[in-house]
Amino acid sequence: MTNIFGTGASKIFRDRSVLSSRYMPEELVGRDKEIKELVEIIRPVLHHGEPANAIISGNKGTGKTTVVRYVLKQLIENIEKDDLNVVPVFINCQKINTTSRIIQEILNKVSPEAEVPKTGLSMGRYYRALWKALNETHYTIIVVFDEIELLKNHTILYDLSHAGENMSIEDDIFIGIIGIADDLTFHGQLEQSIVSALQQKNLVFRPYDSDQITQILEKRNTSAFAEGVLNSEIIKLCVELAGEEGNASKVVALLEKAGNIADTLGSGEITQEHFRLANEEMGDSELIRSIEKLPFHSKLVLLSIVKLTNELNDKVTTGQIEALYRKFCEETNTDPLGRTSVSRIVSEFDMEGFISAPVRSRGRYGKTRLVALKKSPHKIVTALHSDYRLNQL
Ligand SMILES: Nc1ncnc2c1ncn2[C@@H]1O[C@H](COP(=O)(O)OP(=O)(O)OP(=O)(O)O)[C@@H](O)[C@H]1O
Repeated sequence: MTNIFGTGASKIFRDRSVLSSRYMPEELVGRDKEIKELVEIIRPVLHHGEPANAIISGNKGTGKTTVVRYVLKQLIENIEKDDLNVVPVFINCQKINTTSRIIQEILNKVSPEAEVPKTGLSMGRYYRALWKALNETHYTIIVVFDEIELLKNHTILYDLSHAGENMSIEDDIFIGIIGIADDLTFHGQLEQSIVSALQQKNLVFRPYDSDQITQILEKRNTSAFAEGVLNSEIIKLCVELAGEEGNASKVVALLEKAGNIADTLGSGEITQEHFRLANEEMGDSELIRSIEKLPFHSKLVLLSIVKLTNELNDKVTTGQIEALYRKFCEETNTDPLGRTSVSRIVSEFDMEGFISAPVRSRGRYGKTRLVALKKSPHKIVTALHSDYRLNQL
């Protein structure tokens, strides 16, 4: 009987793990300066000193997490070689974002045998357990908060950075804090007391330019794909299709998708057509994800735009949109938002690229937007109908 996976051999892939988001490249493209800055922040711990704190911010896919992991990996080599009393702790705030869970995570690394109940203790007791473990082990810790904007309560940043001053931990034990944020304004949103406690260095990662994106892809090419599968011309196309925002994750994901399509079709190489298909698939799933995440009122406004442009086969005005939106609110027993909020939602859709909505003057009748859809109405409606509340409309 033939095996349902086929022969298992691929004409396309040599090593798919190279395209996974967890893959750590041996060399990082275009981030020498940022790596150096981060090394300087951490370096004091090599000689029993106090590390600085840092907030790293930058758009998605600019290598923030990768750079931090890269530097920590090398730090761990030093810790092992020189038997240093230093422990890095990496916390993904998407998964762990409450103070008690964060303290437990640090405790797990510092003193795995300490038995601390997962729930039921007061915050003070969680903290005391942590200070005790640090005083006993004499570990200096470097706590990385990835996606720090998802942290439920910022006071942990204050408490960790003040532990030495309020004498909870001995004066030769240090706690370094590194926050990673997609939101470029995150450090500006921290309360003044926390900024004063952290005295952090703010590092901003710029988007990659198209040469850097090309280099990132070329380095993956040789290890991920069999020889001759992907040529430089096609890499150029990948950069043109997805490289504009300087987001390395997006281009690596597109490369993997195109490879999958070529593999499934039994092709011996990745072609322009495979990239076109991969790009279409990626665009669709991004669009669907962002529509599904919209607040309910925004969904109603978007549905109004789609229905009107479809019925009238023309551009529609904000007034027409608002009238249909109000009707939908009535049908779903929802209190409608006011005119200004509806206009704000329409202009957000314009910024997101769902619609084009230039403002037009109507003389003495004021101004309106002339709204046209920029995405397939069919795909938008399908995404909207995944919300059962809109099914009846
Ligand atoms: N300088 C680089 N050289 C090689 N690969 C890189 C580089 N920067 C990023 N990458 C790759 O791009 C992908 C995204 O990187 P990373 O997750 O570090 O970005 P990020 O800025 O933390 O983004 P996000 O905010 O979405 O987590 C990873 O697959 C990573 O390996």
